[in-house]
Order: sequence, then structure tokens, then C-alpha cells
Amino acid sequence: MNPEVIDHLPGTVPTGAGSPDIDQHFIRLQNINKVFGERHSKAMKLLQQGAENEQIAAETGCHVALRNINLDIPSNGIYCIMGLSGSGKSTLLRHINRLIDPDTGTVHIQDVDVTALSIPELQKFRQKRIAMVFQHFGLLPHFTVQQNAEFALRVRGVPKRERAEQARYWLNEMELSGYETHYYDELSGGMRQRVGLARALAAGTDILLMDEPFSALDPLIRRKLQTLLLDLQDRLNKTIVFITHDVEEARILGGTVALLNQGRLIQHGSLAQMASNPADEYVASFLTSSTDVS
Ligand SMILES: Nc1ncnc2c1ncn2[C@@H]1O[C@H](COP(=O)(O)OP(=O)(O)OP(=O)(O)O)[C@@H](O)[C@H]1O
Repeated sequence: MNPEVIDHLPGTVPTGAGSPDIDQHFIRLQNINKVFGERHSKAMKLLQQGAENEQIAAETGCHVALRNINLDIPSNGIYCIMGLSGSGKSTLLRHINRLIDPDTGTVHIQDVDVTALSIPELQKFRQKRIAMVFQHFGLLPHFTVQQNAEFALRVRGVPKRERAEQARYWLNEMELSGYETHYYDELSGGMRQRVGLARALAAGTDILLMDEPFSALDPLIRRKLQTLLLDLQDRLNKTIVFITHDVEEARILGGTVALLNQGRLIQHGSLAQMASNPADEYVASFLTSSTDVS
């Protein structure tokens, strides 16, 4: 049996009991800049000279998605990335697994410089360490629920019986037993996202990147999935980076956040600290426009 699978068989899933020490610098982004657009080198030059985003856009047509991001994300917890639409949340998240390459800067996960990995090394690293859950589920419509849940293990070359066992375990955890042979079209939004979660968890990685996973769902289902995620996290102790627009959702998920505005990291820490000592007007109005976080 594949030793990677043994590590993550249902009976050996790590539990929250005796939690490991938290590594405060588990994921470390340093000096990340990211510009999108065709006149890229001109835009980068202006950025490095300190030009504002608007000036760069006016002179080059390029969009500055991330500006000098320095952020440490601790291990074994849920860390929320927040900000208005277009503030750079997804771009930041996708730097962690290098779905997007930075223009400058580095991403480390523990002692691995993710930005320095070759493509084959990166593929292996992702398969072993990082799973992703998407806002619009990212399921393959021509695959059954079971096949979708097995997908990451199949890509990794895990033998059929073992991956089927893993997927069934996580589908059961997601209350989807009995739906294994169903297809995407036959599922509600909440069920689709539970398949997305089962797929990510079956992969057995220690890092989960979640890009607004619950925002397409109606409020009751959303609340149910938040509770499900918290219950799982109590047992699994993963490092979860979770994008949300919603301050209330961030508070439910533990209240540790990084807040972006126009590609800049404006403030990070606990929501309560940010509410009592906001870095600027934007933070204050972002927090109060959503909910009471004190
Ligand atoms: N591939 C791309 N090409 C050009 N511009 C891009 C690309 N990806 C992102 N952008 C731009 O970069 C900025 C940041 O985008 P990003 O998707 O990271 O924001 P976001 O905060 O996740 O927004 P949303 O909440 O709407 O998903 C946006 O203005 C977006 O239009």
C-alpha cells in the first residue's frame, strides 16, 4: 500500500487532541508584487519607482493586483483573507500554490521556497501538501460524486481500491453516502460543495486553500457548512487559508484575518484588535459596514 495513503487512512486521520505546536511562519509571503497586463515591464518599473496603481494603469494599461505583500500565516488554524471585490484576495491565495507566479518576491511553506520549485517539483509538492476548494466547486460534470472525490488521489497515482476507500470515507463524513453514483447536475449547491470538500480532504494534504467556498450558497446551507468546517478543523488541525467577503463568516471561523485593499495588505491580526485599533478609515468602515466584531 502506498505509504502516503497509509498516513491518511480514515483510522489514522490526525486529531486535534495533543495539537502540534503552531508555527507562526508556516506560510511566508515576502515582498510579493503582481501586475497583470501587456506592458508589464514598464508597469513593474513604475511600481518599483513608487508610482500609484492609478498612474500605472493610466500609463501602461496594466493592473497592479498585489503590492509589496509581506504576510506570515501560522500553521494549524483558519486564516481569512478579506477585502472588497478586486482587492487581490484570489491572486494572493493562488500565489501560495503557485497557480500564479509572483513578479517579485518569494513564497515559503515551512522551509520550502515554493517560488523556486521546478514544475515537476511543484506538481509533486501541490499533490502532497495543498488542496483547494473553489467558490463554484470545480467539480468535473462528467464524473460521478465518487470519481470527483477520488480525483486528487487518482492524479497522484494511488491504486484504485485505496483511493475508493479514502473517497468513500470522506463522502460519508460529508453526509453524502448513497450519492456516490450521482452526477453534478443531480446535486444541490450545498451538496456540490460538500463533494468539493470531500475531494480536498481525501487528498490528505495539510494545507487547504479555500476561495470563497460558501459564498454561492444560501445562508442556511452556508451556516451549516461553516459549522461542518469548524468541526472538521477541531479534529484535523489543518492550515486553512480561507477567502471571504463576509466579516461575520470570518468571525465564526476564528477571527484571524488579513485585509487587502487595492492590492495592498492594510492590516492583519484578530478582528477584535482591528475593530478596536483600525489601521485606517478603510479598515474601520470595512468592519463596521458588515457586522459587530467586538
Ligand atoms: N489573469 C488576470 N489578468 C488580468 N487581470 C487580472 C487577472 N487576474 C486578476 N486580475 C485583476 O487583478 C485584480 C485582483 O483580482 P482578484 O481576483 O485577486 O481579486 P479578488 O479580491 O479575489 O476579487 P473577487 O472578490 O471579485 O474575487 C482585479 O482587478 C482583477 O481584475
